[in-house]
Amino acid sequence: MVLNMLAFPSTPLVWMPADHRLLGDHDHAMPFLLLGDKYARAVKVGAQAQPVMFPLADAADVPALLAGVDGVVLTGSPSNVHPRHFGEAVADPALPLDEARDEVTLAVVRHALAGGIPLLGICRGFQEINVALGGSLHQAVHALPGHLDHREPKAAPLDEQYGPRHEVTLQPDSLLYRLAGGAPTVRVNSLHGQGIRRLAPGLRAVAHAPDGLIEAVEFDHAHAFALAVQWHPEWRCWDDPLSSAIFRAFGEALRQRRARREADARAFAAAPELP
Ligand SMILES: N[C@@H](CCC(=O)NCCCC(=O)O)C(=O)O
Repeated sequence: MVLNMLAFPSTPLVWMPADHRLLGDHDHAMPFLLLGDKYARAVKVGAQAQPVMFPLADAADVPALLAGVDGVVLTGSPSNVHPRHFGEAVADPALPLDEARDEVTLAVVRHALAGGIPLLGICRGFQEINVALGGSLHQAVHALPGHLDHREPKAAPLDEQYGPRHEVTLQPDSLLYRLAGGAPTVRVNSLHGQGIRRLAPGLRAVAHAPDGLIEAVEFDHAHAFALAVQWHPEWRCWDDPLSSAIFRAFGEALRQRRARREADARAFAAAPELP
């Protein structure tokens, strides 16, 4: 009984990946494992769940670690997915990469979707889901003829960087459309240089920017909540109706999985021991 209580704390657990970054001055930079406050806060407040991290996990650890959580949020990050994962060389060596994160998150996507574990992808996380399932990315959307510059004004205050930047058109038969209360379009923020080029098999584009760029995807054969967006609903999610609805729906999916995990553990504990 004590073990059960420990294994099932009252709030669902959400795995959030670590970013690998060097921090400190030039002579004393040290490796750190990081999670952005705004992502953790959105999970805590918007989904009523507890963020957890598994620092230094590798791809082989993923199935066992997923068995102990109720969902996954793949966060945004300044770093890019290494283009070797979609058969390309790095176009701009000045941009940051995080191959240690790629190793874990690409495995997490495949196992989470196969196992019906609720999955929410945001910005880099959205791109990771597409790459993990066999899609590819534009490495510089702003360099494509006829496309918007989707990058944030880096010198502006944060409120402006995360302010609404362009419209997206929603696919009427999608979860996202329902979460938006049936609105055909919504305005979203935009803080990315890369974007989906070839959509992975099994994913469905459910939102598009005015330049045609895919802005949200759902999984065709989802056994649970599976949504990813190129924008940032985590930014003060409690102030925006669609962002709140996304995290609330994710939270409901987490509680359903948690109830199932708990029932399975009780059934296992009640089963007679084999002679
Ligand atoms: N580097 C990729 C992904 C963009 C992204 O996730 N941005 C987030 C910035 C920081 C944050 O808010 O967490 C790209 O440029 O497309």
